[in-house]
Amino acid sequence: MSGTSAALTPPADAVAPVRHPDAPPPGELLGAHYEHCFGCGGGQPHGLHLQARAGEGVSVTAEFTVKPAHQGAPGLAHGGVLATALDETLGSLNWLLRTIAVTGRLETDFVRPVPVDTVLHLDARITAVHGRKIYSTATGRIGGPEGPVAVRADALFIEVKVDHFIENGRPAEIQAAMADPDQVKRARAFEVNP
Ligand SMILES: CCCCCCCCCCCC(=O)SCCNC(=O)CCNC(=O)[C@H](O)C(C)(C)COP(=O)(O)OP(=O)(O)OC[C@H]1O[C@@H](n2cnc3c(N)ncnc32)[C@H](O)[C@@H]1OP(=O)(O)O
Repeated sequence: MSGTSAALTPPADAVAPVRHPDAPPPGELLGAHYEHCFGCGGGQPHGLHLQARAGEGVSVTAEFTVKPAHQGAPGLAHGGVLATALDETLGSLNWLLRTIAVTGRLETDFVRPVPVDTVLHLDARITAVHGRKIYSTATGRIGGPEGPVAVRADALFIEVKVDHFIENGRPAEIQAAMADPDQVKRARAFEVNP
């Protein structure tokens, strides 16, 4: 049983996504957007350590190895962890548009159980853009990049300004992030390429 709600169906006047001219070329790793991100940051010991790689068009791929710390049922990945892997992979797509966006809605189908030590092969793409709304879709396959689908998701990301994080984040982390030259570089890149 699966389906996509009306909120995740792009309206008739939505447009195709346009890859930013400065987007990383296909095959290049995007890198973590934040060192302490649970999805992609290297500074989170139990994080997912997802490394998204630019694909053709406005698409990315990523691999996530399910670790014992990610269990829900004995020996199986927790569904929320799998949803996080999908969310993070989908979120990384916005870097190809050079748009800052946050997840507004994420709908996930869990199709097959995913055992510990399994590599989940993630593949995501933006399907349409309508104003601040970015529509995207992703699959996670097991047994190889062409293996059976274990999870899939459709999402709606909403474009925000850098102020979204500055106004809502905890001051200690905001100040540390702003002091990090890499983070500042990325924020500036967004600001000069709105
Ligand atoms: C420096 C680098 C950092 C880079 C940082 C990258 C981080 C990536 C991390 C992975 C991704 C995440 O987990 S992000 C974290 C999880 N997400 C969040 O925390 C978001 C929390 N929610 C919010 O802050 C807010 O609700 C927003 C920003 C999403 C929307 O608020 P808003 O800006 O006031 O906009 P609003 O008018 O409400 O909505 C705009 C349009 O979107 C539609 N819309 C809004 N939400 C929904 C929804 N859930 N389902 C359907 N439609 C929705 C509205 O109907 C409207 O359509 P119309 O009337 O225009 O037609």
